[in-house]
Amino acid sequence: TTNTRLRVLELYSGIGGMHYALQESGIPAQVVAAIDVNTTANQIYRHNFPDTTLWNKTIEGITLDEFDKLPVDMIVMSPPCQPFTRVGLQGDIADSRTKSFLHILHLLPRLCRRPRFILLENVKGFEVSSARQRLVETLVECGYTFQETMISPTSVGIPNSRLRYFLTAKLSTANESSQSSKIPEAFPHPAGASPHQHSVVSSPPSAATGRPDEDTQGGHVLYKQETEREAQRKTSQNQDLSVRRIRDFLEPPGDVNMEHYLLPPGTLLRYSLLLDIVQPTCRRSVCFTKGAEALLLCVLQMESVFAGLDQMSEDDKLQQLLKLKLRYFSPREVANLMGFPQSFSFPQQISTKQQYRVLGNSLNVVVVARLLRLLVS
Ligand SMILES: C[S@@+](CC[C@H](N)C(=O)[O-])C[C@H]1O[C@@H](n2cnc3c(N)ncnc32)[C@H](O)[C@@H]1O
Repeated sequence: TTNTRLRVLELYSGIGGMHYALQESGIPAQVVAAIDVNTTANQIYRHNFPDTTLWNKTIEGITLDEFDKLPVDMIVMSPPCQPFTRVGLQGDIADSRTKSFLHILHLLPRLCRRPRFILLENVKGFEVSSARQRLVETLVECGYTFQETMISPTSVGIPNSRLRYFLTAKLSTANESSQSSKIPEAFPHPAGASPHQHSVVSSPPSAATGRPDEDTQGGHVLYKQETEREAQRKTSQNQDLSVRRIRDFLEPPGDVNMEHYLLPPGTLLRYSLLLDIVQPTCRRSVCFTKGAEALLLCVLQMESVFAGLDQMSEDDKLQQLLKLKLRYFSPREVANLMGFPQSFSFPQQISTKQQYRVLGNSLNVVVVARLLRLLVS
């Protein structure tokens, strides 16, 4: 019945990755409010969750009174990550984009009813920020126990690297804190387990005994500007049989016009040696951020195409590269790799570029669903 469902507040809701993760987790829950200032993301959210209350407002503009009127059992949030990304300027709490997060930390101890559960997602780098330090202090002050982890979707068998920081917190009756000094790259143990029991495993058992794929095995030619070490990492990722193949996440051929996603000649010529190319048989892809940097290759004679490329005229080079039929993942394929259900869609007016951008800002639904189950169990 309705009143036994967890009441959830979704902050920085974007396109609703957290909402989908709640659904995927199977936990009886209801998002009582979602909040975001981005109008594009909000259009997409409304399109997919027309019955959810969505506030198109800044979080720092929401008062204690307004939060108290909601009361919620759980807060899920992915604060803006630019202040913490390694490539960014690392403005941390001095960055104005952290203001809203500090506002939440200010309100939490003052709420008339504190949520029992909190889940926060952020980029790698957050764990060493002062924002994280403030968060932890606030949680301890408010009587929460918490666990922190770094997880990539590869650990749930999805061929996409997206190492992210997660913190799950639970309001405890006893006053024990569960702060661990090292952040494990693994799912936390279900409630009750001591943080000291964490074993630091980043991936499921090695598939070294599995038979490597002939077609991804080749690798004699270092046709790209990559180090031997990178090439080896890619090869070993492709041999990890606990991770599914890229082809399981592709749109069925004929469903969409893939010509739309082919790389234009200029891009091919300029970036051919820097592209991260994967094939349908691969078991890896790079992290999607603002654009979809990961590419897909549809033919297999890659080595022969790339051989001697640097000695060719621009024209010949282009002819060779065009043979590869290199294309970008479509937004739907990116969504598939991020664990979004088939029911997720974009409203007509959202451009392809906007679709990539909002997906790049979102999260892996399957990873968060699993964390939510562990938190609530
Ligand atoms: C990392 S994204 C979160 C994405 C979301 N989890 C999803 O699945 O799409 C951060 C979101 O926070 C929003 N945001 C940033 N600052 C905000 C603020 N001060 N108030 C409300 N929303 C904000 C951005 O518009 C962006 O959609």
